[in-house]
Amino acid sequence: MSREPPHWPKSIRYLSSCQYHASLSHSARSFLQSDPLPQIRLEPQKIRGSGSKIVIRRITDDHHPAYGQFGLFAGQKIAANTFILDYIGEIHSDERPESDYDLSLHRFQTGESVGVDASHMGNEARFINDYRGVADKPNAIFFDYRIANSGELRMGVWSQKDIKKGQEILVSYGKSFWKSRIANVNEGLSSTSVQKQ
Ligand SMILES: C[S@@+](CC[C@H](N)C(=O)[O-])C[C@H]1O[C@@H](n2cnc3c(N)ncnc32)[C@H](O)[C@@H]1O
Repeated sequence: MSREPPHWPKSIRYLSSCQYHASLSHSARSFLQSDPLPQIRLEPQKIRGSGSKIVIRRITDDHHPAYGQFGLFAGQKIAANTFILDYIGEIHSDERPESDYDLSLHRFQTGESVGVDASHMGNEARFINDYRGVADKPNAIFFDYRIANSGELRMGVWSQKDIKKGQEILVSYGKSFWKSRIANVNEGLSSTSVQKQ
């Protein structure tokens, strides 16, 4: 069983690998779990060092737009272009416009659209905030890749520049996340998927 990190909410299931939801078609699931082009597989290097690479923290700065919520911070210096962690959650193809933790993973030509939703289960990556209102630019990016050996399609988080120990890890959710969030609030819903860049 996976060990929950400090500050992990009791209501959320902590996962160390993605769960596949029944909404996925058989063909989608086999495409996601094994790769037709094995030469593009990656084995992300784990950061070496004494401290933990990432830390979940409550945001106590009242100028931060997500004040009172949680964010993900660097527990040690993270060099530019480093794999930080995978975005883990429930891989699904049903519509989840109400989720604030749903990241688009793949869109098939058939129209089937696959997301990774960490609203009810996931890992530390679900706490990564958007850079808007916090910093001039994001310092990390969502980027999909195929893991070595199994060939499973995963959504990774990678640093785009050096991140100092204690700095918040921030990505861009994409303009569409915020546009549709405003539109959905007007229509009585909360948000739509975070887009990978
Ligand atoms: C994937 S969650 C990020 C983790 C969240 N802060 C938490 O504690 O669970 C996305 C939500 O975080 C908040 N958020 C993230 N970045 C933000 C920003 N730059 N400005 C305002 N709210 C933000 C919004 O409520 C958004 O719907």
